[in-house]
Amino acid sequence: MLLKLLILDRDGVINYDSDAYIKSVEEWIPLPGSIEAIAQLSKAGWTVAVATNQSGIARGYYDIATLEAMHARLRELVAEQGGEVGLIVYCPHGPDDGCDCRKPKPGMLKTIATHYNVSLTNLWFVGDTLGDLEAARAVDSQPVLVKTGKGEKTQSLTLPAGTLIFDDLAAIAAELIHN
Ligand SMILES: O=P(O)(O)OC[C@@H](O)[C@H]1O[C@@H](OP(=O)(O)O)[C@@H](O)[C@@H](O)[C@@H]1O
Ligand SMILES: [Mg+2]
Ligand SMILES: [Zn+2]
Repeated sequence: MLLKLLILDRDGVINYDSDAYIKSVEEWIPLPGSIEAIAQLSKAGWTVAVATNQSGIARGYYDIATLEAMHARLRELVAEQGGEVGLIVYCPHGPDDGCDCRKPKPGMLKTIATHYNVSLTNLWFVGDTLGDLEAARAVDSQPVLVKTGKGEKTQSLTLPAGTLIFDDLAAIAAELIHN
């Protein structure tokens, strides 16, 4: 049976984003309906993974322990709704570190797809920035833009061919669960 895998960007898709970075668990606040959407997808048989740039680590704004605490909180909230979160992969590097994992590079998408032994082709990756969409396009995955976070601004840019656009994660869950 083919695994139903969905990969999500974090900031601006699952939780509110900030130009000042999300630097603590207290600043990590789920967007309306996002926890419920992940739980519903999970309960409908989807594996929901996360691929997130976290240059705030390289910049010294917060540490790995704080980042892991945010992700523990995400897992706890989804579990309270009867769902679960799959693999969470993050890039802790800065823009000038030349790593292979920072979006728009597709390294994190490759890591997740390999972990679950799923093809990257047409695999939905949901993000709010152009870098997210370019990472998807780079490995022939399906770029999906949400209008939350930086998504409204991103929508005014030239998007990769075939980008799908949804209002928010709840709309994506409704689409995937009911179609
Ligand atoms: O959206 P994801 O990938 O989950 O995470 C984005 C964050 O790591 C931060 O990424 C930064 O970009 P730079 O890393 O400074 O270019 C800025 O856009 C921040 O506003 C944002 O909070
Ligand atoms: Mg984002
Ligand atoms: Zn990296």
